[in-house]
Amino acid sequence: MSLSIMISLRQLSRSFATSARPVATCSLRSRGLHTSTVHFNETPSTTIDPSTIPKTPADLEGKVSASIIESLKRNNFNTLTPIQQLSLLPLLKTEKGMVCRAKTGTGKTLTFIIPTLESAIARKTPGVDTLVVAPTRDLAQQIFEEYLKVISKLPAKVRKPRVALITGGRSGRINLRDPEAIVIATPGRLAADLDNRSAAELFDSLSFRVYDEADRLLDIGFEPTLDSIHDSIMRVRANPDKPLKSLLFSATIDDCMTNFAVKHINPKYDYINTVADDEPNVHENIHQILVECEDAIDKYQTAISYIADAVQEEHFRGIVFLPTKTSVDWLEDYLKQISQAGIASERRLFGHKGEAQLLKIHGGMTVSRRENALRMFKNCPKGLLIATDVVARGIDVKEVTHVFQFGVSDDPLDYVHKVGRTGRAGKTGKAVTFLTTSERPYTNTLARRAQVSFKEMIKSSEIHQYDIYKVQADYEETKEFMLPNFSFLIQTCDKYRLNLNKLVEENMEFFRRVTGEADAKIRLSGFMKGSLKRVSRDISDEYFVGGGGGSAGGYRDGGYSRGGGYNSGRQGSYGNYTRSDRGGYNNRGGDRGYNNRGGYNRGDRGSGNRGGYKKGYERSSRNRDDFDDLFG
Ligand SMILES: Nc1ncnc2c1ncn2[C@@H]1O[C@H](COP(=O)(O)OP(=O)(O)OP(=O)(O)O)[C@@H](O)[C@H]1O
Repeated sequence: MSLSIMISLRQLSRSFATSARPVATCSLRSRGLHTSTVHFNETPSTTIDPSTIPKTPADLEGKVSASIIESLKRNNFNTLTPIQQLSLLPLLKTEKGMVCRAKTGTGKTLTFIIPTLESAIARKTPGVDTLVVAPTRDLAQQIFEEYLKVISKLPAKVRKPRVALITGGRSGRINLRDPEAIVIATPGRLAADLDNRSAAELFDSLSFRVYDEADRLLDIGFEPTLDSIHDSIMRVRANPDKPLKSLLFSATIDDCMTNFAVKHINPKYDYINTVADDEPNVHENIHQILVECEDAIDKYQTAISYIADAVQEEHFRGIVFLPTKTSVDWLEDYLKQISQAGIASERRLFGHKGEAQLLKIHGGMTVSRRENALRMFKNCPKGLLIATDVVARGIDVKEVTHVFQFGVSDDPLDYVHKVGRTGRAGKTGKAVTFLTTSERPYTNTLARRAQVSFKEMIKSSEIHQYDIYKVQADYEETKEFMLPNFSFLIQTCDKYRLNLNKLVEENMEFFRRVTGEADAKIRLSGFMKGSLKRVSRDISDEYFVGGGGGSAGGYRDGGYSRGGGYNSGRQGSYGNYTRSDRGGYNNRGGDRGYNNRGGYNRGDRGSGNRGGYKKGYERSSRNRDDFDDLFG
């Protein structure tokens, strides 16, 4: 039987600085994996001597090469974070790999960079030594830069390992003649490259394989791709008996990850967990605020008013998370109009000298546009980034002061990662979530699944409101935001026991209010018609044409009042109708819709692997919107 060692890490993890004495006592506990434990299966021991835990890079002397210690110092990493203190020595010694869990913003990336770089520097033969797999292109790019940061500060006499970045949307390849020692990749692109036997052979003596945001990799349906990568690597392995060390990192762990670790490491894998079972998953440096709004009309007005005031504070860098690409596009345009109309300030809120940059990022943008947006967000003195889940995980931007969430997240653990974009590296930050009365049951799931408790609850009436609805949003663009938003809401209704009728009603009332079309109806087609079948006939008749409730022939959208194109004047009614039919309901450009990107197939794959059509489908729905481009 393996033993696990329970360590009280609360004090240690409370602050990023490590002056606190990390380990007071170690007591033996035989609990499951979801505890604050260091779980060493191969070297069972009942005590850890706190004096053996390294607290600064200098304490790693003799265990890590002097050149790496020098680089850490040059990078001003003067103390080690709790996860680094606890896991660096085990990671340097591990023979098969391990799982490491620590809260957001606590330095997990450097935790795997140090041992893998050590291995790459020590390597005598050509070939890839470490493979790091990340779920998004943006995160892969960030990890790449973090490696370069450490490598570039190695003393001149050291042979510097080279690093390759292999993701979709980029032309870079591993150098077949002289392979880079470290490869950072997203799964789809890597799997495609490994189909080429000579590329696969570069991995024949791989030492480390790192899965960053491991639970996310699985959550978005990458498991079959990861299995195929595994098979390609194992097929060419020069010494099949030599274990390949797999390191799994995340701030959150779910059962899928546990099963994956069993398969990809070993059934008795070691596990370092710095978050106790009963401890909130969110870092304590994050001040969580819940703003209680009446309905969607109130929510958007309150949230935009709150943001408008926050933007005008002296120090501001905020991220707004929204569930779909079209909602991101919509909010960006709407905020631009609000800024231009001078609704919340005489000066423009965005774009003018001294004011904030307004930026957006989502999976429908090209790699270079995404890189650009993130770079600008990192470098501007003040900025607001509107984003989908593509930057929910791992993305490290210094001094994000606010994270805003309009409504619920697809998964309660996503909430933890999103708020984790602030309150990083010892800094504090605010995470503000705006929920309508119908969305409120979501907080019960947050509390149960992630021990989330809001430090502050504010009623929307307590927030200074600007009359945002003086600005009318573009009808077509708002409609394109609404439909995928409904798809998203349908999924969340089941998960969080929300009332679909109320959600549809309040969102359609918002649609009417913000477009200024008091009796607008949306024409449903194909997929949406089926999805909204569960909506009551009354609601359906009130808001939809050709909807689930069986309304015959509506008159608004696609009907006479839009037929003349008086509002958008773009293509007349038939044009509107075909556009949404042909282009996929969640897209503006017509050819980026879910039908065209193979997202549905992925849903099939996901479902086959994740136990049941429903789960796979639900999860893949998000993929369709956001993660399609990773598979290229
Ligand atoms: N020992 C250290 N001293 C000072 N800063 C550090 C140290 N280790 C890491 N950092 C910095 O802390 C920040 C957060 O680190 P990192 O992005 O690795 O967090 P993380 O734990 O992976 O978070 P997430 O779960 O959100 O991915 C980065 O800016 C990183 O450079």
